[in-house]
Order: sequence, then structure tokens, then C-alpha cells
Amino acid sequence: MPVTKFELEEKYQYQNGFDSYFESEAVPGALPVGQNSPQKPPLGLYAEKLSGTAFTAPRHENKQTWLYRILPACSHPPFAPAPAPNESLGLGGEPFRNMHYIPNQLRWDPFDHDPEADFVSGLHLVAGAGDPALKQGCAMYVYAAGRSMDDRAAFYSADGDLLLVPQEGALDIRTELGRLLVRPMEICVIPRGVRYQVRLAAGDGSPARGYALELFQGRFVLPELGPIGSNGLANARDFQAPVASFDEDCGATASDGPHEFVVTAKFNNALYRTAQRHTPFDVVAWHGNYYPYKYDLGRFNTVGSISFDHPDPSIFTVLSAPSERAGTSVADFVVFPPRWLVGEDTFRPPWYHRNTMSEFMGLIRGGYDAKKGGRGGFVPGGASLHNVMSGHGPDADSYEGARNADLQPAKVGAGSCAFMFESCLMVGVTDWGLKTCQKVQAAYSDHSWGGVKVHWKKTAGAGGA
Ligand SMILES: O=C(O)Cc1cc(O)ccc1O
Ligand SMILES: [Fe+2]
Repeated sequence: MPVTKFELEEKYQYQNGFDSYFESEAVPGALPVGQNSPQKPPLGLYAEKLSGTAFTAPRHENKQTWLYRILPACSHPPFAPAPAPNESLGLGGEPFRNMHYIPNQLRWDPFDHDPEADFVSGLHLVAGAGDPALKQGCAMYVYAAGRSMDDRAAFYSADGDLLLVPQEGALDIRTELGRLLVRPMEICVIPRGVRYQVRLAAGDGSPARGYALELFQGRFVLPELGPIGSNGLANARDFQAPVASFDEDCGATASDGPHEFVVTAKFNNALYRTAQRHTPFDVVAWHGNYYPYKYDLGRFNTVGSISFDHPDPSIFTVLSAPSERAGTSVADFVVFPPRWLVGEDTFRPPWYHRNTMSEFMGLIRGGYDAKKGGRGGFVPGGASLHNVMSGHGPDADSYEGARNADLQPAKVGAGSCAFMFESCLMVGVTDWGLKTCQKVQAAYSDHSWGGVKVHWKKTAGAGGA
């Protein structure tokens, strides 16, 4: 039976703020007062620390959460390699050593739905750079899920923080720290190590599809606002963290109990699995600043030029994952929301450019102002990759249209939202991304730029004509 919107939302409660210190207890009195690890924590719970940074990381970067749970996370049988899904995940044969490095522009038709897959088996690595073992780099995925993860299944990644960008289908994400409802036009971040289960929230059999970015190093922060001032772009109060919620399904010790809960771990780009006899979702209370969160992209406060020229897309940065080099990100998550363009004597779409950063783009809905939609175009559920120094920009028709446009104030992108994972790293493309998925558009470059016209005239005075 379809779950109504109201019922859906009732299940979820949030606390608001970015990079905040939160505390939450599902049972009053579950959090110890004034200390973290009393001899006997309240209500017979175990205290467990979840560290997202080194113990000694500087205070302003330090991330950790104290969990108060029925049984500690360590009480499970050993993990063993999980055979099948590694291949579907594109994680078989050491993907990070077998990448394809391609200077050409790449574009993908919408990725297929997969009625058989759940979130984990439907996750496909498309591109990436670095090495999770060295905690360096990032990876770009698409996912397609036709069914919920099993009620007793949980997943975590030891490799990095995962940013999820649903494109179709709302996700009911149960995490150790509580529940998040993440719909298309919302995003969420699940930190390294946090166990979670993804269910299809619609409950009507409609499938889910989307994109994901895994960050092997550092973490997502809000970009500096500089002269923009103290508000704008994504505002801290619009980020939402879950409240504690738990199940009690367990026996007297970690070794008895009626159910087997299957926990899948992503560890150095391979999957491992164990079956334990108690639920991993047994956290009754928590406090800390290391937690999953979500954000509604509709709340993004877009700014732009009100005079002339097209500014850099960095003004559209929602979240940034900085490298050690100031202003240079391992990955930025950038959106292109509906906005007004008012620039005078300005070519309004993106300029032609080559970038030392790599640009992986996706489309959540609608169209993108610099690219045609339709068959063989840039369409929702598809993607493009303009790698380091790959020339790109508006396709020929978009160029002609914008060159000849009557420059009235114009709203672009109504009802649409494109996004970009922009990385300072050169990304490789997996075999799955280049071949297996069969979505690469062979004619992308020709289709877009084959018809770019020569406007050049040697005669002075004809330049702007
Ligand atoms: O390539 C793209 O479409 C993304 C992009 C948009 C923009 O407005 C400026 C630069 C840029 O790379
Ligand atoms: Fe670009």
C-alpha cells in the first residue's frame, strides 16, 4: 500500500544545523550526564565512541560521536569477502588500478533502472581517483535500486563519507543515529563507518536512481562566503540531522537471538559481509558532531551577477571537500538551480573552457541551459565527464541561441536542477562506466560541437556583429 506523504514524514524528526554538536536520546535518561563513559552507563547500555578524525585532530576539525547502545558494534562474527556484489558494484578487479584515462569529453544516456537490485547491489562505480587505503581522493557512483534492502541488512563504508544525490525515488535511510527521508532534490551525507539501511520510501514499487560521491579524504564543509557575507548559498540551519531511534531485537548476549542481521562493509573498494545475531540499529542515545545529515536543495540561496559577465560556478557550491591546498577541492558539490539571468551585453550560458579540475555532471530534473536535452542529449538520470583540460562549453545551438538572444531578464532552469562533482584530481573511468553500462554516447562531441560556426571576420568593426 502506498505510504502517504504525511505518514512518511511523521516517522522522521530532525535537529537543525551544520557541523553542530548534537545530542539525542530515544529514551529519557539514556545519555550519561557530565561524562562519556561511566562505570555503568544508564539503562544498561554500552558506551561506544565513533571517531571521524584522529583523537588528536585540532579542536575545530575534531569529529566524534558517543553512542549508547544495547550491544557494541564489535560483537559480530568475522567479516568474509562478499563474492557476487563486488562485480555489480564495479569493484571486481581492483578498479582503481584498472581505470581508463580519457582526454575526450564523455556523456552518458540515463543509467538503467534495476528492479532486482537494492541500494548496495545497485551501486556502480563510474569514475574516481586516489586510494581509499591512503585516504586520498574520491569516487563517483550511480545507483539504481528496485527494492529495499532487507529489513535485517546494514551497510557501511570504511572508505569514506558518502554524499547521496537521489534523482528518482525517495530513500528511507535508517542509520545507527536515526532515520532520514531523502527525496529527489534533497541530498544527504553519511559519514565513514556509520551503518545504514536504504529502503525505497514510496512503498509502491517505483524504483530509485541517483548519484553518489564518496570522499576518501577530509570532509564536507560549507564553502567560505567571503564578500557575500554571513548568509547565502547553503545556510547552516537548513541541514538536518536525525534523532536517535532504535530496535530491541536481541537475545541475552551477542551470541543468541532470533535473527541474523547481515552487515556488509566496503573496505578498500571491496565488499565484506558478516551475519550477526542482533540488530546494528540499537543506538538508544548519542551525542557528538559526527553524524549523517540531509539538505533540501530548494533551500539553496543562489547568487549571481546583476551587472555583466558569467561568474565562475563556484558561486553555486553547496558543499566543499577541501584538499590541503587553499581553495582547491578534492571535490565540490555544485548545483545549478533555477535562477534569474540579467547580465547586460553578456553571453549568459557557461563560457567555453578548459579546466585543471575535472567536472562530473548529472541532471536531477529538467534541462541544462548549455546543452540540448532529448535523445542523445543531456537528460535527467544521465551524466557527463569533462576531465582535466577537456575542452567543453555550450553546444552549437545553445551558443547561437545565446549569442542572438534578446537580453531581457530571464529565468533559466525553471523546474530543473543540474549538479557537478568538481575535483582537483584527474579521474579514471571504470570498465563498468565506459563499457558495461552501455550508456556512453558515441557522438557526444560531434553532436555538441561539430556544428560550431565560424563567426570570425577580419574587418574591424564587425567583431561584435
Ligand atoms: O561545464 C559546465 O557546464 C559547468 C560550468 C558551469 C558554469 O556556469 C561555468 C563553468 C562550468 O564549468
Ligand atoms: Fe565546465
